[in-house]
Amino acid sequence: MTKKKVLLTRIFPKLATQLLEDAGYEVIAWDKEQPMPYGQMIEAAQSCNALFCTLTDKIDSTFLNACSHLDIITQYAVGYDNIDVEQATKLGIPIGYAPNAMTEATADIAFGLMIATARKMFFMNQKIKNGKWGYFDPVGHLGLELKDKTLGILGLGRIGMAMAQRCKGAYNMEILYHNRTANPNAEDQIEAKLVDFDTLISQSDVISVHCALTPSTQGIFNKSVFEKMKPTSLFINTARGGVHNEKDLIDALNNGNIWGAGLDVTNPEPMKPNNPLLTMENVCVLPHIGSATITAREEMAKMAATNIISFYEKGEVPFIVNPEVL
Ligand SMILES: NC(=O)C1=CN([C@@H]2O[C@H](COP(=O)(O)OP(=O)(O)OC[C@H]3O[C@@H](n4cnc5c(N)ncnc54)[C@H](OP(=O)(O)O)[C@@H]3O)[C@@H](O)[C@H]2O)C=CC1
Ligand SMILES: O=CC(=O)O
Repeated sequence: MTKKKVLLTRIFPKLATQLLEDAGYEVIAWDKEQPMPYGQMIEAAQSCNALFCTLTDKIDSTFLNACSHLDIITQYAVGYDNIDVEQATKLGIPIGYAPNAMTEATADIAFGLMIATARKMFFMNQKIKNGKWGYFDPVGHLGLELKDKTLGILGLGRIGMAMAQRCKGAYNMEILYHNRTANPNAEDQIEAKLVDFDTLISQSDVISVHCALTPSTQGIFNKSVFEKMKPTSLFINTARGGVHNEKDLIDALNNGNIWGAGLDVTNPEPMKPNNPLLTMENVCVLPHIGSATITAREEMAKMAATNIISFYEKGEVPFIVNPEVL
């Protein structure tokens, strides 16, 4: 019997290839550090049965129509805003993903960025590297304290909850959140309060973004929103760069509408090295490393590979975005 072929679009953890090969699949893997070019991805997918991809791959309707023969697509990530799920569903292609594998890892980055921004850590480190560490300054380098402050979460799901738990436990923060549906578990466990979006942005000392990027969250943090935030507030985004408008964020920081920003995600990615955010005192930027721990990446590989194996062996996709296709 001929082996089913799986196209891997990036260099993924070896565990993914190992699991697939052990289960009898042939793996066709892109072996360069940069993402596989779109045209080459379509071409290579023609001779494959399944696709193992990630957030840097544009799986839009053109791709899907050109690759409608694919039996399954599995995403090595929890966010899947790079995939046109509606079109995949129309074509009957199941979309697997990897929820929860990186919840703790990403919450650590959000929590770390919050503290780093409050204390200008990245900028201060850069000062040392630039030979600008003068004497101990009795009145300079002042940051903010976080104890007893109010945390506002946009998107209190898996990662938002893990961030809220850290902030509650470490700093006794009051937790406000805005979701489309209530999260009773968070209300019980950490006394989180569901509020409308305007209350969230105007009453929080720290806003942390943890919702998916969708048409309704695209650019939601814009000029008028930053203007309603506290001048002493921090804006933390570890979700997707498209949720904030970068020019409006820069203006808000320059105008003093908000105090600082910590970003693990930008728009576009990668951020250009001459981006003004990189030289601002109260800004900390990381290159989308939320899920970058050994544990999280191995688990993501395992979940994404299991989606394919389980689909062919049992007709089930354990972690699926569009279950209606099965
Ligand atoms: N920086 C990184 O490396 C990583 C980034 N991410 C990003 O984090 C996101 C969240 O992941 P995860 O916590 O696992 O996802 P979840 O689905 O568990 O949580 C997302 C939450 O957002 C809420 N939400 C969705 N749409 C809206 C909206 N329009 N307004 C308000 N709330 C909304 C949802 O609640 P409701 O449906 O009730 O509105 C839900 O509670 C991912 O989609 C991904 O983009 C994830 C992993 C790593
Ligand atoms: O950004 C990472 C993800 O898993 O989504």
